[in-house]
Amino acid sequence: MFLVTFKFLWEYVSVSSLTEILSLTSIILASLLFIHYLYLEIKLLWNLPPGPWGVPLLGCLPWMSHGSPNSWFNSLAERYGNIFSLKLGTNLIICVSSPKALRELFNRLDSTARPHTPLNGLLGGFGIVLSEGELWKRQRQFLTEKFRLLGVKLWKNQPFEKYIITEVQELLKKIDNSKDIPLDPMVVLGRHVHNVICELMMSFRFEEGDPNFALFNERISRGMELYGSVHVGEHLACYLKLPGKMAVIKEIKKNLTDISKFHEDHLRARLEKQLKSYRYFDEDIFNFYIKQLHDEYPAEELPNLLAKKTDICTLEDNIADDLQPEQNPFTNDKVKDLLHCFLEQIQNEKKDNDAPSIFVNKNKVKQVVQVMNDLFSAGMETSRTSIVWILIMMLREPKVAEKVRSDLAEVVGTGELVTLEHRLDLPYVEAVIYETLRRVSVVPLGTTHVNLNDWKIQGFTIPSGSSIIPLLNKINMDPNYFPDPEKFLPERFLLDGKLFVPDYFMPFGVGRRVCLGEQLARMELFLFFANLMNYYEFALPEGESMPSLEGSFGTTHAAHPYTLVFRKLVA
Ligand code: HEM
Repeated sequence: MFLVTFKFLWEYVSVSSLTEILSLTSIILASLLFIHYLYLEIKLLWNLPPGPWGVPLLGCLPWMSHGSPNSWFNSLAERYGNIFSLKLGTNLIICVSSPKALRELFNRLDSTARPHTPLNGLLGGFGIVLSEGELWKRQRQFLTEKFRLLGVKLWKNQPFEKYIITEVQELLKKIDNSKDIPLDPMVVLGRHVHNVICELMMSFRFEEGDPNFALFNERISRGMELYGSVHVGEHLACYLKLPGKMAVIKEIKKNLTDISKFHEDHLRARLEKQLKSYRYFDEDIFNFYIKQLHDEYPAEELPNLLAKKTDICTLEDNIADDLQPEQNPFTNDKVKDLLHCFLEQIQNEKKDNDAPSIFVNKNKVKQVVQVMNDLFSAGMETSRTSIVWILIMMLREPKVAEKVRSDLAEVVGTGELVTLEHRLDLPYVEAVIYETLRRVSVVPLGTTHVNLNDWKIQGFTIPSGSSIIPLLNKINMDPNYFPDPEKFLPERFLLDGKLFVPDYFMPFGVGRRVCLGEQLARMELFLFFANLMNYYEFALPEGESMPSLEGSFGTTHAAHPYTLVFRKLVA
């Protein structure tokens, strides 16, 4: 057919009319393609959840508020409903404030990707919070299992409880020594909440006055500040190329390296301690791992090292024959902390080559260090901020505080240590914790998920690759779920005298990527809060005004700084 047409054109049509036909055909083809494109776009728009229009390339960025988009998203949800869409830069954003829809979507395995934004890219896909696919799946399984093994459970007499209790007792001592001097809860709590995660990860705690702690803390807060100042770049890559912003990115990278260095030093010390028990401690190989972290190792050195031994695991071959099993750190089954679990895992994988690796061909040291970074960033600020908010609630709601103290007096005895053994007999205390998490929404926008396939929900299409933001704060303040949402009513979380958590309440997220540290956070909140209430009365210093419930919105919703004067209940 094509040949016949061509022969006809060749024989009967002159050259000039041939050119005309060709240009006509290309115009028709281009128009058809354009119409097809428009049709697809319109179809997409028709099936997309409703939402505001944006301008080309920038989308709705020009209308986005400068601080956190939280209240802006909430007002859009009022207008467009509990699933709406908008463009930010070139990213398609879907905001969901229907608990039922969120549960349905986030339970799907194809909901577990994360946005590939320039800032997320700085972490190279390592760790747990921003990793994806097979690496995330295996790390998540591994960490969930090890959290349990280490006794991070809400029941009584679990091994990990004692570490939190140690920090609670240290905190109480510090408050006792403060002698009526007003204390900023955010500051006094800092080292103790931090130490809980340090113990879990590497059996380590910072002592009072340790300059490294101040430095480390400073780096974390600076990191958050820096991220906040360039967050528009998440949606508009060229924004980060602006001269001022490039300097910020450079500082973010330096900051990340400093934080990693802190963990890497611990990894190094632990490795050194463990490997020193081997007869042939190989300094080169050890240094290779450490240098590799910063891509400092000259590539040409690699083959030499590979020819030697490039994996710490292979050092097992060097174990002295006369080493007793209990001296071998990798076969010693007394599990101490996550670092121990990781090193043991690396060793086991080496022994069994066929078993699938939890590291999925990723650099093991980078992965372990990033998991440590992630657990700090995900677990420290959230827990500390929550406790700070609960104390504010106790100032604002004296009747609730009174009931908490009388329950504690009855179940535990005023001035006695509260432990997890008492938890089930103190449902009102836990209800107060939940009501605070609801009223202030510590993580107001959860964490963004990305869908790997097209989804249909409520008759809408959510195209694959969309960034899905759970509007947890909107749900928490929705009167359909929580009547009189402005009021602080712990009773919402009680049913027949027991703690009751409705399935539309999701302060720790929902679905496959639900908070990994939920149990740990609940242990911490209960033990810190209940003990502070059972040992002290506290009040604002004279003349200070009541802290507002409108804090500052970043990844977390943090209270503005305030101070408290503590008075011991039992002398
Ligand atoms: C009151 C305290 C806390 C709150 C309100 C909170 C809340 C959340 C939320 C909303 C998410 C996002 C879930 C999602 O992606 O859908 C999350 C994820 C996460 N949280 Fe928490 N969290 C708290 C404490 C902790 C603690 C103490 C740890 C660990 C030590 C922790 C570790 C994590 C991790 C690792 C993730 C990412 C999980 C993944 O991507 O698979 N969190 N958390």
